[in-house]
Amino acid sequence: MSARCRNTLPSCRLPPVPEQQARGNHDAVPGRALFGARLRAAMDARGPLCVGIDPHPALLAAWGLNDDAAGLERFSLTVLEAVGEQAAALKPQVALYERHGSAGMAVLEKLLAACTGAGVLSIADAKRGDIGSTMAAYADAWLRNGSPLAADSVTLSPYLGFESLRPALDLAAETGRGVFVLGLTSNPEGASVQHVGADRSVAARIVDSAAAENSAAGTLGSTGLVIGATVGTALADLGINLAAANAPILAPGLGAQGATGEDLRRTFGAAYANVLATSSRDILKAGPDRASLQAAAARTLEGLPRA
Ligand SMILES: O=C(O)c1cc(=O)[nH]c(=O)n1[C@@H]1O[C@H](COP(=O)(O)O)[C@@H](O)[C@H]1O
Repeated sequence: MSARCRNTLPSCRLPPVPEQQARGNHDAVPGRALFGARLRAAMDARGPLCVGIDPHPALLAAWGLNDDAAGLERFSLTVLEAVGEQAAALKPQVALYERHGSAGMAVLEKLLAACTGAGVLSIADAKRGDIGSTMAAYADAWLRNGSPLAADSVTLSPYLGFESLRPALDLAAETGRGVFVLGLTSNPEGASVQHVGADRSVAARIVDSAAAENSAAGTLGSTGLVIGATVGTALADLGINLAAANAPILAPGLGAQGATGEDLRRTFGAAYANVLATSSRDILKAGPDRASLQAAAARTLEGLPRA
């Protein structure tokens, strides 16, 4: 594969990323297509699978790696090297890098640069959300050309109000990147906030706001939504027409949280064509052997019904 990484560990066969790429300048590509169009093309070419890179301490141990930055780097780059050509996107879970402090964040920078080098879209799962002026700094970190942490897209939390995300929405539009805004999350506690609302639920309002952002987009907008694969009948119960949002839908919950490909089809109905199914632990537990990781990703992909 054409992937590039800066890993110097013996198991990584990827060539080094030039220093300029590692700093993030790799992403300043003039005339690059918008994120929604790039994701659509990737899903059409590879299928709708996103592999989550969640280097939990227990997984590091199971892979025979230390719970430190070197272990994190080996884990991350092994996943990229194994499934970087199978997946439409890779989604590193930022919390699991952050818990290693600056050394962990440096590994995340390398991974994001290596994803770009390998030609696979990245989704930084940071779930950021703050008041507008602080949000501008988060946007700068994840979505600005030349930022060391620039990713193709980032997950955002809208619970300070959808409009508080404006700096990120605007910067993503400017730099051809994307966002995934939490709508209906996969965890059971989410309903206590997301299902409430006198005439229209919080989740439905978030979907309406994303739809407005995507109204002028062509095939697929760049303001995505996170809707868990585990939400059952919540979309219908809350009167949400997800297909009308023209949004990429990041759907976590496959495998480790119990959802199946058939659940996805049933849950998303007419919006299923826009669903990017994401699975982390269920695939990662097959490592560190690359062929086993590839087989697990292929099995997951085969379990996803055709749109
Ligand atoms: O934004 C996410 O990706 C996300 C949203 C959500 O509603 N539920 C959810 O599980 N996630 C993330 O998706 C990943 C799920 O991991 P697995 O359960 O191991 O597949 C974790 O990184 C979660 O933080």
